[in-house]
Amino acid sequence: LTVSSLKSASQPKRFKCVCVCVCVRKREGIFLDKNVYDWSSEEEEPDGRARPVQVLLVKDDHTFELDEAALSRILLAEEVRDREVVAISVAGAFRKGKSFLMDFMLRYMYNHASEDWLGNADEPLTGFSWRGGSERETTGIQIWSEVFLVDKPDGRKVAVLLMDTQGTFDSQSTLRDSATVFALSTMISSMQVYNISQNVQEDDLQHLQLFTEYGRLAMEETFLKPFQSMIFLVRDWSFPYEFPYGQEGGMKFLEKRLKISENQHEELQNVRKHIHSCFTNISCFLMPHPGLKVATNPHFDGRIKEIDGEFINNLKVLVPWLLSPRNIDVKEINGSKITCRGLVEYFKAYIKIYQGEELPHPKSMLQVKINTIFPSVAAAKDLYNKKMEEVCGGDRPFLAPSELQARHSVIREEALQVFRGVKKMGGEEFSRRYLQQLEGEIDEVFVQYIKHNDSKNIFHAARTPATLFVVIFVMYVAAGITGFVGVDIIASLCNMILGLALITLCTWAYIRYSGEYRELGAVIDQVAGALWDQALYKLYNVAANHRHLYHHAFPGPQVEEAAEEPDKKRD
Ligand SMILES: Nc1nc2c(ncn2[C@@H]2O[C@H](COP(=O)(O)OP(=O)(O)OP(=O)(O)O)[C@@H](O)[C@H]2O)c(=O)[nH]1
Ligand SMILES: [Mg+2]
Repeated sequence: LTVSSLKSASQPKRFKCVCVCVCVRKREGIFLDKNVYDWSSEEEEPDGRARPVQVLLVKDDHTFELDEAALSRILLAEEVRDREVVAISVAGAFRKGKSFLMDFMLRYMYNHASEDWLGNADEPLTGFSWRGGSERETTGIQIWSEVFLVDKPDGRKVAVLLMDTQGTFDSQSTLRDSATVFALSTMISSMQVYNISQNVQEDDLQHLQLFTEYGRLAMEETFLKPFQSMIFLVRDWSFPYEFPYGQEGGMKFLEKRLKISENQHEELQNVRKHIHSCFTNISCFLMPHPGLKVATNPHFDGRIKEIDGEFINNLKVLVPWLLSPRNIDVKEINGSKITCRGLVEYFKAYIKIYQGEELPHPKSMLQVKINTIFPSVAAAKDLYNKKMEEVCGGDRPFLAPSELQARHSVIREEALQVFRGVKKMGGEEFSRRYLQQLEGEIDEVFVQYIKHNDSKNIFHAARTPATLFVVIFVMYVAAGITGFVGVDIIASLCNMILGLALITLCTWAYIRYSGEYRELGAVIDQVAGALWDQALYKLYNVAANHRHLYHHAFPGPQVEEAAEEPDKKRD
């Protein structure tokens, strides 16, 4: 048996086993293991060949179903279940060569031992199903039934899982379908290859933001970045004179694309900040066009000899760069490494969230505002108003200001909780702006409630006439005394103030009665209020001084003072 005769993934497993034992195992890094999985039923897998297995189904009614049995069969096989897992996935728009690329990855995994892992130039490309044409091919999420065991340079043996996904934005899928598949594959994988065509456009970044946000909603909040490696793979790159093909050119290009600068529009900044906040590693690779035969010939079956040399040269760099034992990342969730067994559990938990009604529909950001932000703001304000009405509404009696303040604080927090409690797309930063706005609006409404409550205070209502009466009385007495003493000038000044206060009082009474000239009424209230406050303040000071003098003169009631001391300390 020669290595090349065993390269195809479609070869029976029996032969692969021989290959593994005889020639592959001795070589560095990757090797295949025939017992990596154990088919529980021969009927399900009659010839025992490795193949793509549909683990996530998107049904006709746009619901999702996880094939737990298939997933468990692959990931809970004895050899792999307790191994740390490396999950590599390819996602992106439909018909852009994702499955095609995956099959080269499979070749690498199967033939890593050979010098030329790309194999025979005449060999058709098999593995995950790929084809030409304009209609979508892959649906849901498929994983390769064979999990590869790889020795990392540090001696750890890890399990490598390859995942192919349904392309986004095909004509049969809703936005929710696309978002769910993309989000799930990003959450499950440790390395997500974002397959995009020709350039990194702003809409590619916006979609990435939308999908990762949709993923983040379903995950527990953590201080760590929720996802691991994101590799932007730009296919058909046609500007090598600006940025050369490969990883270095890609990194420089991506750096430029994801740069955040002060004078950028807020929307552009937000997308970039979001992407940086989601992934621990972001990299990029620029791939050349594979040639017209690949893109347009309906009979092309993946033979290397029909693919452009430039593409093949870069493929030889790309695939080892992604999959070499040194470069693969073990899946981590919340900072801890995940085994195949753990991955099954996470897969089950995540899919349950997407099957439920808990998550909002992933809409465009504008619709998000309309559908989730605005209703939750309205609900929060409604709750605040309703509860405050119960506390100090029109038919409620006057409430002590301190009590009002305390009740407001509690109800305000409850209202903000209503806003925070609704799951929203767009991220923390996006909704924080609306939260601040809501806080401001609630505080403004509270000022109105304070005024309303104050107006119910009988002393508050009588403050203006009382002040004016006091002024009139004081001036009357002062005018009388100064006139009697003979200081006529002061007497007439007092009389003038008295007259003025009298006119003001009449005007105020008229305004209150008729409801006209309310602005003037407000000025009179303000002046009278200020006078009242001043007088009260003075009165308080006098009283305080008097109290001091009183205690000074009669030191007897010190018991009272002593009793007050601990209170003061506590304050
Ligand atoms: N232009 C171009 N075409 C490619 C490239 N790689 C593969 N193709 C062709 O693109 C077509 C679609 O390939 P698939 O691998 O089935 O694409 P896919 O993204 O998996 O498509 P879906 O499963 O429908 O999402 C095939 O005809 C491939 O020959 C590439 O780098 N550039
Ligand atoms: Mg495909």
